[in-house]
Amino acid sequence: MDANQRIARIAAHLHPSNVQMEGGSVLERANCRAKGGAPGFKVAILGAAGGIGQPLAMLMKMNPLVSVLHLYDVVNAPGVTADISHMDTGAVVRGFLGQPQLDAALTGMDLVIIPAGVPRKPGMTRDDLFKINAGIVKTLCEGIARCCPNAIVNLISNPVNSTVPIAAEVFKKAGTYDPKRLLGVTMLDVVRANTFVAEVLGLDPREVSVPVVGGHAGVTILPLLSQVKPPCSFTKEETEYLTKRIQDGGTEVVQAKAGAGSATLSMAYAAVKFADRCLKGLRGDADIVECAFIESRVTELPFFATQVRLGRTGVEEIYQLGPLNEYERVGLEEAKKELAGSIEKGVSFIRK
Ligand SMILES: NC(=O)c1ccc[n+]([C@@H]2O[C@H](COP(=O)([O-])OP(=O)(O)OC[C@H]3O[C@@H](n4cnc5c(N)ncnc54)[C@H](O)[C@@H]3O)[C@@H](O)[C@H]2O)c1
Ligand SMILES: O=C(O)C[C@H](O)C(=O)O
Repeated sequence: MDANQRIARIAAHLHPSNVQMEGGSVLERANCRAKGGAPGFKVAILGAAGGIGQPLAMLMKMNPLVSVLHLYDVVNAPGVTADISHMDTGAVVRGFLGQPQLDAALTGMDLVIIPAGVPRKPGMTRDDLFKINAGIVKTLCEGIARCCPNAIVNLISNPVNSTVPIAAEVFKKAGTYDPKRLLGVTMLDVVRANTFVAEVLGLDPREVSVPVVGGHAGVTILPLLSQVKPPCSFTKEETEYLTKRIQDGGTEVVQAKAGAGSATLSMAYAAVKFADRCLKGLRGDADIVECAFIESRVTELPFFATQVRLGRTGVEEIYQLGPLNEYERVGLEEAKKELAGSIEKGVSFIRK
């Protein structure tokens, strides 16, 4: 082949319509020497071309526990896939575009992370996203039930307090529901709580651990400041400031972005931190404890976020709330009132 033919061949491969959803190179994938099944987990990201999805895909590609990374979206999946696939890390990346490719994206996955859906603009509550995101989550979870019913699901799409019950109902309807495998991601609340508490205490946030329970919206986000590690105490003013700042962390970002969306980078960081813990649990590591919004009997509500122990089968132990102070007891009652309605809204969206 002469130089011109080689250039023409390369150009043909670089034409957008030819972007290899499974990589993109001069050689066809079929002509490459096979790497052989690398050990590791297969992870799908649904909504991979979005504000969270892109940095999340990048960070998951860097995770040594991941051997295969499937990137699914209804737009721009080929571009994001081509881009991420050039990173010289172990995971093999494949892209999937649009509903007809959903099943292929999901088949064989161990972990599915869902950041698909619309984000808030200033003045909106997370519940205002229900109308659009409920249907998106329903469709994606129907795909999971069909194609990877044993996968662990990390649900990020808002309103989490309703989308997790929606997912549970979809899985129940399909006969695949395992509450141990469905986790609403509240890790960003914990990440924020660790950061803000560390600021007040003058510590490195990596040394601070704050349990955040309840749910993921406004007053349902309940940081347990009496249980911070390392043990410490706060004044009334500090407690009120920290609780409000943690509860309003999402709104703080929405307002700062002024119409350009909500938290994406800190969320991708939190999602990867959480997904990594889920994968370590699946691998059989001991003592993997994180907060998540899950089916629970810790309160009278059917779903509640608390600390859970993650293992080979997903959520293997759900921890009780532990001793609460008076401020937290009042907060808990407020949180439960709002959560009850959000959970019911999600359940009846599928049952209606
Ligand atoms: N749980 C949390 O702590 C947390 C934190 C931040 C954001 N969120 C939520 O995450 C969601 C995504 O936020 P974002 O900033 O990435 O939004 P975004 O609009 O930037 O990205 C969303 C992506 O989802 C895709 N999408 C839409 N419908 C889809 C479908 N049917 N199937 C697959 N993909 C689909 C879009 O094409 C887009 O690429 C929002 O609902 C937001 O509120 C949750
Ligand atoms: O606030 C939002 O709408 C996004 C997310 O839930 C967050 O907490 O940042």
